[in-house]
Amino acid sequence: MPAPPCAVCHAARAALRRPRSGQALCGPCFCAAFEAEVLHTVLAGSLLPPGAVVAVGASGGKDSTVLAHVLRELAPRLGISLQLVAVDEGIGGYRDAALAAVRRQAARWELPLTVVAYADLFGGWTMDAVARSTAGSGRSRACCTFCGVLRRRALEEGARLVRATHIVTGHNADDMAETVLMNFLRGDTGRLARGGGLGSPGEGGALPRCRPLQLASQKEVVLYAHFRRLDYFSEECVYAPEAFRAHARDLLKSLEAARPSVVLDLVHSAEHLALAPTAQPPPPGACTRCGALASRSLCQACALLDGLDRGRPRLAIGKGRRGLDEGAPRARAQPPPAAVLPDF
Ligand SMILES: Nc1ncnc2c1ncn2[C@@H]1O[C@H](COP(=O)(O)OP(=O)(O)OP(=O)(O)O)[C@@H](O)[C@H]1O
Repeated sequence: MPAPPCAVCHAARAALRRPRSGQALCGPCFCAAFEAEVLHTVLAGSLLPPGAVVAVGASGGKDSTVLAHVLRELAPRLGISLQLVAVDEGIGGYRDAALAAVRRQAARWELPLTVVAYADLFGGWTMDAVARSTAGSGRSRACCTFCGVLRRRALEEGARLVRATHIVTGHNADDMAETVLMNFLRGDTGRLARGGGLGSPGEGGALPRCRPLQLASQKEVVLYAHFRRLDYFSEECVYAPEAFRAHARDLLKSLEAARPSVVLDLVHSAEHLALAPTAQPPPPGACTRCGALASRSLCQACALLDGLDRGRPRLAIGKGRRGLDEGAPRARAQPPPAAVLPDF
């Protein structure tokens, strides 16, 4: 049976059905609709004001590739300028190839690119070194948590280097729903409280961050990349299979089969979640070491690096940070407190 005509232009044959609405569209009309929806997200949420210098977290993967491409299309209408900022986490056999994709994008789209490396920013620590230092202890499963904390800091540093006023990342609706699900499963009320909305306004001197693709489904991101013929890097990080996120992703897929709206429902439920006062995280202050936003005496990145330097990475994040906040270094022989490192 021939494909139906495109529901928008009625001229071309439809090339896809939109996963959520079932609308049959041709490739160009789908791409135009996708871009219009991202524009609406940005304008409705006042995410990127005219004049903003926007640092795009560019990983070379599909999401940030699509984000950079869409924002480049929308930049004249939004009155913003773009800078690509890529973080080299020091993951052998993975990040080099991804960075090559980012370099090709920057050249093709004539966008300035800045690369910042963990090794330069964090006293020589690379993700491979972190993984080695935590291997054999069961803590290597937490690589994604370690990496997420350091990457957030690195992206902030890179954005400041290029004098950006805003940071954007390519998280899509599926990424956000997985995060909400993981936070629920871990009972992490602090993160649930922070997880809603399309971004953070930039408290405590941090640059405002947002996720313009947060309402776009992963399937549509892939379709957009396909119809715009975008060149991106599609391999999974070598440490990702160990992460808890992989379980959340599987669970979400089964839930989606039973209830197709579950991804957006989860994203919206996090936006509207009201926490009891006792469940709310402590008010943010400044890290005593680097001055960044922190809810304890050390920010997450400094706590993590401190733990790694002392050979006690387990103390670094989350429920096991009590010792660090007391300030006094512990003897290595002391047994670590029973703490669980959540991963992103
Ligand atoms: N190495 C990096 N350098 C710069 N930004 C990054 C890097 N890694 C991730 N990001 C930013 O964080 C977002 C989420 O990354 P993550 O790896 O969690 O998800 P993803 O769905 O695989 O994203 P992508 O497809 O863009 O790689 C990315 O879209 C990108 O904007």
